[in-house]
Amino acid sequence: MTQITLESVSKVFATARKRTVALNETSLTIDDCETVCVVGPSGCGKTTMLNLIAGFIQPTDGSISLDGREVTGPAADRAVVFQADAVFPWLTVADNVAFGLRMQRASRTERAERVERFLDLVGLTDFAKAYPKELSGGMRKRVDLARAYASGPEVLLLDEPFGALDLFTKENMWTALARVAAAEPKTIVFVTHDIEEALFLGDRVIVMTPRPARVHSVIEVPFGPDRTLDLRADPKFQALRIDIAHSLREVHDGAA
Ligand SMILES: Nc1ncnc2c1ncn2[C@@H]1O[C@H](COP(=O)(O)OP(=O)(O)OP(=O)(O)O)[C@@H](O)[C@H]1O
Repeated sequence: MTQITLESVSKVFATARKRTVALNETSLTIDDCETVCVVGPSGCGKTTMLNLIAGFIQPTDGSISLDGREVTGPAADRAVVFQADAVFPWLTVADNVAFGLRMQRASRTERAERVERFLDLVGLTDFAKAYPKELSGGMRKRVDLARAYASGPEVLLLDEPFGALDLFTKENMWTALARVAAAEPKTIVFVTHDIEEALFLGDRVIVMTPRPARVHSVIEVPFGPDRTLDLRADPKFQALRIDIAHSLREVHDGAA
């Protein structure tokens, strides 16, 4: 149960040859158990923002806090899912999902319970003993998701997790994530290039400006928690999709 606060956060990457301002005085509050989807032009600083919240890198200026506790590095209260699979090929599906729990020295019973629960939620119960090489790309993504949830973080950070999947598999992942998120609410920050994905999964969609990124606009998504893929045919969904596409076009053209 965690609120994320970014207060005037800037990030500058400086090398001997180049200085890149990736994030510029960005302020944002993400409420407890809210899903915020972040869209913006390529290279604007979305991953940088996620890495800052994860604690993988430190802000140059400003601060990031979780319920008032300043983020100073990575910790078990935040789990990250990337586009690339992070499954360990030498572990079974069940052992992959149990990995974080094992690191936390959870008891055998707790591990078994949580692995069973999350494999069920992502629809992989029958594959508990399989190895990753026996799975499709979408199934490996389900393992990533189950593992992230099973370790019990307060915050889930997802960086284009479904970006490499085909449309059909991606849509299945949306419903899988929505199912897990409903069963175990978390504060979620989801970076994507896909406007429909952002609208289907988000409570709010944040449109970032081109680099250096700032918040350009915030779109409240007016749909309830029980979303089905049919929602995409809803005129309100389509109107919002067009609004966000316009905002992205605007920021893109503004930068050109
Ligand atoms: N470690 C680093 N060192 C130097 N520059 C970096 C580093 N990480 C990111 N950058 C630069 O910061 C800027 C923002 O990168 P970032 O990956 O956050 O963008 P993004 O919005 O996630 O891009 P995309 O949508 O294409 O994934 C880019 O210009 C990138 O080259």
